Amino acid sequence: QIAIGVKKEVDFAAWYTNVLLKADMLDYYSVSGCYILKPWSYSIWEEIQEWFNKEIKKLGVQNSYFPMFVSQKVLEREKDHVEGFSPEVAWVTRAGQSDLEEPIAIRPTSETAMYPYYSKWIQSHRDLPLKLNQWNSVVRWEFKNPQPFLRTREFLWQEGHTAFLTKAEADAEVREILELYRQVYEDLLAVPVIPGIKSEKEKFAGGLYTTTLEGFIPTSGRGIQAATSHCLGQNFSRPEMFNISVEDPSKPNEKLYVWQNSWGLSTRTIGVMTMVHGDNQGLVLPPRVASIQAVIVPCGIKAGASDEERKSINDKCEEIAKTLRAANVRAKADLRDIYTPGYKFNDWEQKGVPLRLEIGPKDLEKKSTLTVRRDTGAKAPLPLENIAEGVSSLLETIQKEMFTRARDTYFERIKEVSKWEDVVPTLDAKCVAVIPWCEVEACEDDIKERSARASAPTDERAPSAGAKSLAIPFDQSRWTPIEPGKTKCPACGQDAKRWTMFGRSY
Ligand SMILES: O=C1CCCN[C@@H]1CCCn1cnc2ccccc2c1=O
Repeated sequence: QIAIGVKKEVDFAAWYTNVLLKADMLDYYSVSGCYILKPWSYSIWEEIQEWFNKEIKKLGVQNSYFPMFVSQKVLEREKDHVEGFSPEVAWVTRAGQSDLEEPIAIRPTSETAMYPYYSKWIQSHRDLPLKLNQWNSVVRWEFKNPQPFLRTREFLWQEGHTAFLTKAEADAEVREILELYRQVYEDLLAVPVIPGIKSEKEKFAGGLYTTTLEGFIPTSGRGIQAATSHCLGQNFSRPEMFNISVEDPSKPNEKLYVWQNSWGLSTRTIGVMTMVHGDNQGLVLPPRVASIQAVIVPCGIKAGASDEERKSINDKCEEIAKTLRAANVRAKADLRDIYTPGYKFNDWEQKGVPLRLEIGPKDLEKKSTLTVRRDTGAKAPLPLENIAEGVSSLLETIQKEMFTRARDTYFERIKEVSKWEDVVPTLDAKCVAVIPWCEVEACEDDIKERSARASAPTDERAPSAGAKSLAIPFDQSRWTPIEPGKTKCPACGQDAKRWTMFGRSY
């Protein structure tokens, strides 16, 4: 039976929420646009936190905590940086029965909460580099259709905010962090991403440049911004902004405004993983982040079986679980006697547990178990001898093959396009068009407008239909080399600079 009640390729939005509910990852909440993260999804965020936290501490980043409240005058310090975002800012205007003198913003991001204190704390070049990170939640009161994990009014993330003496140090860290984000996606979540730089139109307006990891959701054919690492340049440290300066060690009596970065990764990670790997049986978890990697299910116990036979099989299941746990495999024996094996199979498949081990009377005799992979459904007997080794290597194989399949799909959907008339058909075929692009901002506006008009109206819940630039991949070697002065931008005919991914996106 279709466990999820609707097929992924038939109604993607309904499939997605059903998968999350049937896997018990979240529950709806009484405030719209907000969701409860239940242990089954929160444990994935914890795995990501644990790994990323260890890595940034190796880079000398320290965790800290700033208040969630930002005063209006500080938040709106620089009009242009906030103006695009101000409709999303949530404000506290009352406490109890009395109105507040001044409305207080709830942080949508923490630059304006933190940087007045960076200015206070950074007085000498010896105070640099300053590298602080926060694990917190932020609020952005979006009005577009909320989607669990992908677009919610409050979400969990980490936000790193660093300050350096030189641009070179800032440039280097931007890429170091982006590389860690790539590992979170590709090594932990088995989700392929393409690192690149954002166009001038798509970058964080308050920054100097934005580097990004571009993910891809094959079912909808849309790109998704998976993580960002911005170089802010001196935009936030200059005198009119937060005035964060030191005496230039190489030019005494001259002020040097610090070079800053800010970088963020959120619980959007969980939504992307669910969409990329999930199938019509429900969630499919990459072993690396699964809180239960292997579930052992007693089978073949006939209704009339003797108590000792039932007990011997249950004991064997528990013993196997213990052996696996001793070898750092997160294993659980499902000995609930109120459910049939078939019910348990479906239950754990919906929760995306990567591996099932079936143990019946015959298995006991043969001292073997039947393994069933969640990602491919493949079944294979495994001797109980050295079971921990066999299970561990099978889990590694699952992790690798989940990534390889997702990466092959992603790359199949990236189409090299050199003629304008092929752009919209490529998007309508749920693909990303990578074009030799001129990088002129007006051309980007034009592409968005022309591609929105030309495309078939997609279902009303889907975000905008126009094509936007997703990223300029750092690795240009996958496509035909652009010949300066010869290769032309298919949209405007001007000289092409770099291959750029265009597509519809979340
Ligand atoms: O991406 C990141 C990574 C983490 C730190 N912040 C940067 C930039 C955030 C850009 N942004 C995004 N939404 C906003 C919403 C309201 C007000 C301000 C903003 C805002 O500045």
